[in-house]
Amino acid sequence: MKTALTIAGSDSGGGAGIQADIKTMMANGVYAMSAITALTAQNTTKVADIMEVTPQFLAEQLDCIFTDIRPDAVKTGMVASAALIRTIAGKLTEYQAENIVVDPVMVSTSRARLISEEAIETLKEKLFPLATVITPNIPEAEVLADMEIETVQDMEKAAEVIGTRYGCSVLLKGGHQKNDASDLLWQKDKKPVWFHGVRIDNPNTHGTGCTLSSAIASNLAKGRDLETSVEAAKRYISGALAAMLDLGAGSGPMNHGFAIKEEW
Ligand SMILES: Nc1ncnc2c1ncn2[C@@H]1O[C@H](COP(=O)(O)OP(=O)(O)O)[C@@H](O)[C@H]1O
Ligand SMILES: Cc1ncc(COP(=O)(O)OP(=O)(O)O)c(N)n1
Repeated sequence: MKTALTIAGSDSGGGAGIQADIKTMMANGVYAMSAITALTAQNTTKVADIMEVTPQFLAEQLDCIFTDIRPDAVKTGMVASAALIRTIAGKLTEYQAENIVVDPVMVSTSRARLISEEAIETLKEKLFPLATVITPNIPEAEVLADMEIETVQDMEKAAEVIGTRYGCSVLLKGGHQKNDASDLLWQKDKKPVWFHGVRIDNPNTHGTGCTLSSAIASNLAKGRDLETSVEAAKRYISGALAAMLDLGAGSGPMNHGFAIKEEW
């Protein structure tokens, strides 16, 4: 069986973070492992508190994982501090990890800040160069490209700026667009590829970014190329959103149980 690792924060509400990642990896037919960067006291309306693990404890989790069951793919999510990012980059390099999807999580749907300014710089410097692909949403891409993104043309420009500046492939997610929900894959020396998605009229989008990046990692773990992995992941997230689960008082989680099953 193929294996995938999520390095991310725990969401006590179960909609995003480690919990969304594990549900997604299971539904996509890979064995899921986790290294936790922080605990969040969180629900569909707020992030009430955050407790980070120490860099030493994160390193111990990664040592235990990589010296026993080697992951075929790795996804990183919420990593709030520069010290933790340096630890992750060091361990991924030491163990020569492959198929790395970096989701540069900055702010939650409930508008809580999930990363420090200093840590954004460390992400760019240490983690992006190791990534098979990074998956910013539009607000994150605006920070990374230093530009405003309003139109489809802006998305194309921003993806190119980010990919060229940080030397990595970029999937710029369009969930925050006004009309459709189409994502753009930029890869060096290749024609950019659009993954078109109709906007599903569902206010419950908590954890969509975590879910998409974990689905991409699951498909990479199964040996698919990046483009095919993104295509399958887009199908998965669309299925999970279209299942119209409605839980909690805020922006609720998606239904992983109803999402299409990929073959193992
Ligand atoms: N209402 C929606 N309908 C269809 N797809 C959506 C919707 N909202 C988000 N998505 C998709 O979910 C994925 C995550 O995108 P996005 O919401 O932009 O990321 P994040 O959760 O990091 O803010 C993307 O594939 C995006 O196109
Ligand atoms: C612990 C934790 N990690 C990540 C997020 C943000 O989730 P994401 O899927 O990137 O974004 P939203 O769709 O929830 O905006 C989180 N809230 N908690």
